[in-house]
Amino acid sequence: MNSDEARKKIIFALDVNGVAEIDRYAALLSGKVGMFKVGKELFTACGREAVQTVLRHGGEVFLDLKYHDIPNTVAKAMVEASRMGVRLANLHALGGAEMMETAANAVRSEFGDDRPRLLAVTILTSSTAETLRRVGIEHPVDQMVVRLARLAQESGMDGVVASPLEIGLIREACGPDFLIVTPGVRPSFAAVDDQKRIMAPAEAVTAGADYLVIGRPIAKASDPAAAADLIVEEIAGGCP
Ligand SMILES: O=c1ccn([C@@H]2O[C@H](COP(=O)(O)O)[C@@H](O)[C@H]2O)c(=O)[nH]1
Repeated sequence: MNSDEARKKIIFALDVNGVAEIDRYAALLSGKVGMFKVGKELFTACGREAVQTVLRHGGEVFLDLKYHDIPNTVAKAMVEASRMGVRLANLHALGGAEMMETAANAVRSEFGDDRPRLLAVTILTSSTAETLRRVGIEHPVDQMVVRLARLAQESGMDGVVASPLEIGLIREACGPDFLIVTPGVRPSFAAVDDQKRIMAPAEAVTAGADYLVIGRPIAKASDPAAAADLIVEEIAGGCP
């Protein structure tokens, strides 16, 4: 894989709380990563301005708000997310088939093909079998992920957010065109932090990830731009 293909796979998690920080990372990382993720911290702090700021810098946005509510509420939130011009947006697959179908239909009927790709979060990369057991889910994590990925696909979602550990099983169940976006990615030089189900970047891409979400390994590095370059090299050098 060449460096440009590797770079486009990286989504930088903009886990910050102000527009000045967006400006700083956009200046450091534009041309070094493929997309910027606006998540709960940044959106709660800055709202739509966060998305508009990334777009103004020429970046593309993954709006990671992981909606989980009654079908009507999620559908309306997804339509508003789509109106902001983001490339990817998501909800929680655990919200169920009716919630996902209602949201997917609402976005498709309002925006047609000119819409964000819709992703369903399966099981968070910070969760383990014990996490599931304590909320009453006795199935193994990988079985739950595949079950939720299938349900998401049947409900009209374009792809899932999942740990890289389950990429193979999801590909087998959902086919080559279903998007797989994987957080829980840790290059050799980075700390694991609170992530539990992790993999190295090149391994995740080789396993079939379409995009890798990477935050702290880049943000916490003394030189974030150099860290992004190292990850690109790791992917380009390690993937056929
Ligand atoms: O299962 C999930 C879903 C979303 N995330 C988000 O991805 C980034 C990961 O950041 P790191 O600093 O690279 O750990 C973060 O914004 C999460 O909210 C996830 O980690 N796992």
